[in-house]
Parts: sequence; C-alpha cells; structure tokens
Amino acid sequence: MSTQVKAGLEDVVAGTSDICFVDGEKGRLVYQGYDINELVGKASFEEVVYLLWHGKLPNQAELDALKAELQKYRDIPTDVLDLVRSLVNNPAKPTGMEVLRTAASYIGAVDPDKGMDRETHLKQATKLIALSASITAAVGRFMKGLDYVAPRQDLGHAANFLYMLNGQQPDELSVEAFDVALILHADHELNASTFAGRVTVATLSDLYSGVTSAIGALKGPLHGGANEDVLRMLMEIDSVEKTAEEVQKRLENGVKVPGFGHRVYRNYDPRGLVLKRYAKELTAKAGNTKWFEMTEITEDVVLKYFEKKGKDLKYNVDLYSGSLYNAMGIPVELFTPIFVMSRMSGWTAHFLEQYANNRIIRPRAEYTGPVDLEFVPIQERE
Ligand SMILES: CC(=O)SCCNC(=O)CCNC(=O)[C@H](O)C(C)(C)COP(=O)(O)OP(=O)(O)OC[C@H]1O[C@@H](n2cnc3c(N)ncnc32)[C@H](O)[C@@H]1OP(=O)(O)O
Ligand SMILES: O=C([O-])CC(=O)C(=O)O
Repeated sequence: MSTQVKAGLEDVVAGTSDICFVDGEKGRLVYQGYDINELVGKASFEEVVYLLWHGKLPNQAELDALKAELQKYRDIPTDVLDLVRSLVNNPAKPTGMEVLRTAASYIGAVDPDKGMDRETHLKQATKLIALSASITAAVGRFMKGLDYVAPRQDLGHAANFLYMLNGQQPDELSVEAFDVALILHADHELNASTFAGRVTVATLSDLYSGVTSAIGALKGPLHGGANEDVLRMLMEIDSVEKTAEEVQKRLENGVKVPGFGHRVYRNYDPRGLVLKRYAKELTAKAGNTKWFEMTEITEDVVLKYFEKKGKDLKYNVDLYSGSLYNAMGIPVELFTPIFVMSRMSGWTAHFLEQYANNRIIRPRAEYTGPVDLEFVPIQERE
C-alpha cells in the first residue's frame, strides 16, 4: 500500500476513461477525441450529448431520435412542478441548486423503472437532461413571481430553455452562444462533482443517486458555484471605475477571487477564451457592456497579481459566463443550475462508463489520531 498522501488528491490518477482529456499544460480539452474548438460552431449540444454517451457523433437518424426523446420529457410533470414551485416559495429561500438537487432526487424516487441496464440508464439520463433545463427555467420564472411557460417542441434544447425562461422567442446570437456554453461545460474528466457521482454509482447505487451527489458537489463555491460568485462580486463592486482597486484589495486581503485558478490548467482554460469572445459580442449587442468591462479589468488585475507572485494561475470557465448569461436575461441565481443542465451529459456519460466496468471506489486514509486509549466511565469524564 502506498502511504504517500496527496492533499486534495492532486495529480492522483484514479482510473481510466475514454470520455474526456484535459491537457493542463497546453490548455486543451478533448471530448471523445474531438477538441472542443473542433466542435464549437459546428456541433449542437445534443450532438455533444450523444458523443459523450456513445463515443461517436450521431448520424442524422440517431440525432433525430435523441432530440425526439428530449422533447418527449421536456414538459415538467405536475407533481415535480408543484414541488419546484413550493420549494421556490418556501420561506427558507432555497437556492436554484438546492431546488435542482431535491428535484433530481424526487424524480428518481418516483421513476417506476428501477432497471440497472444501460438502456434504462440512457432513458433516465435523457429525462434528466430534458428536465434539468425545464426545471431551471421554471425556477427562474417562479423566483420572479411569474407563471410556468410550457416547452415548445419545435425548438432545439438551448432555444427551448431560453424560451421557457423568458417567455419569448430568443434571438439567434443568444441561442448560438447558449448552445456553445452548454457544449463547453459538458464534461471535464474527474472534476469534483463527476468524481463524487462516480463514487456513488460505483457502489451500484442508481443513476439518480449519482446525479444527486454530483449536484451537491457542483454547488460549492470552489467548483460550479464560482460562476454565480463572479457576478455577485461585480454587483457588489458595481462600478467600472472602482473594479481594479476593489479586486486588488481582495487579493491583498488573501481573498480568493472567483473565476480564477484551476487544479489542472496551468496555461489557460480553452473554454474561457471562447466564452470571453461570445460575452464581448453579446454584451455589445445588448448595449450593456458594464459587467463585461468589469470582468476584463478583473482579469487584468488578477493575472498581473498572480504573475508578480510567480503563480501560474489563469482564469477559468466561470469568469466570463456571468456577463454572457446576464446579456441573455438570465438571473444570477440560475448560473450554477445552468452548469448542471450541461454537466448532466458528462456526469451520466461517466456513470455509464463506471457501470460498464465497475469496481467500488474506496481509497485509504493515513490515520493520524491516537490508538490504545482506555475507556473512561461517563461519571469520571471531565
Ligand atoms: C468549474 C470549476 O470548478 S473551475 C474552478 C471554479 N472555482 C473558482 O473559481 C474558485 C476560486 N479558485 C479556487 O478556489 C482554486 O483555484 C481551485 C479550487 C479552483 C483550485 O484549487 P487548488 O488546486 O487546490 O489550488 P489552491 O487553492 O491550493 O491554490 C494554489 C494557490 O493559489 C492561490 N489561488 C488559487 N485560486 C485563487 C484565486 N481564485 N484567487 C486568489 N488566489 C488564488 C491559493 O490561495 C494558493 O495560494 P498559496 O499557495 O499562497 O496558498
Ligand atoms: O475540472 C475541474 O477541476 C473543475 C471543472 O469541473 C471544470 O473546470 O469544468
């Protein structure tokens, strides 16, 4: 048994996978053999979902079949919709991620098909991709006191989400940018949420339990939750002129600035570059460049600070998604749920891979506590 402890399992190789390759030195991300830059602008999110699940791009008939299945599950069943509405209206004010985590668990509990075969898992995964989008849109509407908008069957996944959220036909650039954002967030090897979910399904627990674990892990501010924190920080500063000074202050006070740093990328995060490009274009088109400008200033200040400190940290996928989503009329509370909508494809691809070649995941800990303590009766304890 190796006794070398790696804090945070840094650089520990915990298994093999065909799904996703992250080259942290070169700033490269590859899904099932395709560099993301080869997919962006050519493939739709639905094609990428198929690719992640099946290891090849779909032909037309396969894509049509997947789209039809996604459309079939789009409308939220009444009991799920009631649950979502009651959670959003609960005085405890659960976050979008808490609502999604609860809804995913509920959908699993009431799914009568408890099969553990690949076909059933694919059906469950398709249902979860469709419903996580519809539920995210419904949460956005209920949070504003608006009614549920039923899905349209003539729209693609990205366009239908924006339609269900805003109640109107989205413009072409928003649909394209949102579809690209979904593609870019789809998978990322053994990130914390995927690992958490793989650990769960590796006990041969069900796919819904894996997804519920993964949503819980993605929610944290060190992982998916950072995308909301970026815009929240900018909203707190709320001034283009004050951004540089305020961000510098945070760094000097030892505060971690959300949207920067990554366990694997050392050069740059290739997704961030694409999102920045779309954020620039869309915010200019929307006539509201404030958050984008503030994000660019933040990038400049943080990177200079890291450089001076000799740290090879760069901005990550979460930095520019905020100004991008904001320009599409998406409220900040939905940013991490949108991450779920996308990463659901990668999580479920990993779960399929885990089920197909399973061994329970059970590492060891190096024990650092005492041994041989003697029991003291309660009356004699201090
Ligand atoms: C989709 C995703 O999950 S992408 C990541 C999203 N998360 C964020 O944006 C939150 C901010 N970033 C972070 O907290 C980290 O960079 C993580 C969690 C992404 C990676 O964590 P780790 O690999 O464990 O790196 P760690 O936190 O040890 O950072 C290394 C050093 O850089 C510093 N650092 C890392 N990120 C940041 C940051 N965003 N701002 C300021 N300093 C930072 C750390 O303080 C640490 O400094 P030290 O060596 O002087 O103690
Ligand atoms: O890979 C990671 O550690 C974090 C993650 O999920 C991503 O960057 O998309």
